Amino acid sequence: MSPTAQILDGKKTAAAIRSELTTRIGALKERGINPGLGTVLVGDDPGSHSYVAGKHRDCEQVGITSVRRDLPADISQADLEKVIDELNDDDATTGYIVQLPLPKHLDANAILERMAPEKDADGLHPVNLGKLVLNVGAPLDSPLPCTPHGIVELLRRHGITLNGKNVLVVGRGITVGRPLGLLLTRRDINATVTLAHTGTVDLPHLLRQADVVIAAAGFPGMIKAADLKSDAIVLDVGVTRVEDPETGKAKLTGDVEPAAASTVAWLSPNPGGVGPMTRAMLLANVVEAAERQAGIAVGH
Ligand SMILES: Nc1nc2c(c(=O)[nH]1)N[C@@H](CN(C=O)c1ccc(C(=O)N[C@@H](CCC(=O)O)C(=O)O)cc1)CN2
Repeated sequence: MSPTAQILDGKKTAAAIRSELTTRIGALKERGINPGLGTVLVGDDPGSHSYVAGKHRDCEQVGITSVRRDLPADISQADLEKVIDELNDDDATTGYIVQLPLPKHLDANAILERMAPEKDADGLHPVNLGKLVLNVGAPLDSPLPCTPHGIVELLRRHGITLNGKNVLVVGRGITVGRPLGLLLTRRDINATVTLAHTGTVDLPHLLRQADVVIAAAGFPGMIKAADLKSDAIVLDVGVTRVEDPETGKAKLTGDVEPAAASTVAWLSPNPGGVGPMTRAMLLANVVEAAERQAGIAVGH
C-alpha cells in the first residue's frame, strides 16, 4: 500500500525554527550578548555521540558558540561533579546539557540537581521540572524539556490542536513521557492524557481509543498499524539502532510499524520527525536562557 498519512515534517519545521532563532541571536549579539551552549558527554555510546555532534552543528549554523566536554566512560561521580561546577561558573556558557543516559555507575539525578537551574538548557533540573508540575512560568520563565516541547511545536505548526483529544503517551522516561503528560494537560493545550508503560496490561485496547498516539518506548514496531484509528495522529519518538539485514549497517527504527503510514491520518517520520524538533527546542532554550540572563523579554 502507498503512504496516505500526512507527514509531520520535523526536518522542515526545525529548519524554520532555526531561521527564526538566527534573527533573535543576531539581536542578542547587537547588545553584546553571546549565547553559548556546553555539552557534557560521558562514554562512547554511538547514539549519544551522534546526537551531541548534531547539537554542535546546529549551534554553528545559527551562530551560537558551543563547547564540548567529552569524558571517559569510567569517570567518577566526584570528577563529573567538578565539570558541572566548572560549567556553572563559566560565564561564556549561558546554557548546557548533560547527554543522557549516563553510564550506570553514575547518579544522573544528583548530576542534574547540581546544575545551576538557570543554565539548564534541557529543562530537566528538578526546579525546572517542578515549575512544569506546578504549571508556573514556562515557557517564559523556565525552559521546557526539549522533546515534549518539540512535539507540541510540531503539532502546532501543522495546525493540529489537542483540546479535548484523547492522547496516549507510550513510555514514562524522564526526557519524554513523564514531562509530556504534564505539558499536554496544561489548560492552554487541554488534552486528556493516558500514560502507558511496561506495566500496562492491554496496550492494543488503549491504542484503539486514542486520537493521538505518542510512542516513546524504544521497542521497534511495538505500535501495530492494525490497532490505530484511521483518523489517528501518530508521533513516533522511540529510536532503536538495528542492523540493516541488507547492508549490514546500523539503521534507526522507530516504535511504530511502518505500515501505519498507509493507515493513519498524520504520522511523524522517524528519522526526520521529532528528533530534529528536539534539537531545535534545545537551541530555543539556549537563546531564551541568554535573553533571561540579560534581562531581555524572552522571544523579542
Ligand atoms: N540531555 C538529554 N539527553 C537526551 C535527550 C535530551 O533531550 N536531553 N533526548 C534523547 C536524545 N536526543 C537528544 O539528546 C536526540 C534524539 C534524536 C535526535 C535526532 O535529531 N534524530 C534524528 C536522527 C539522528 C541520527 O541519524 O542519528 C532524527 O530523528 O531525524 C536528536 C537528539 C535522549 N537523550
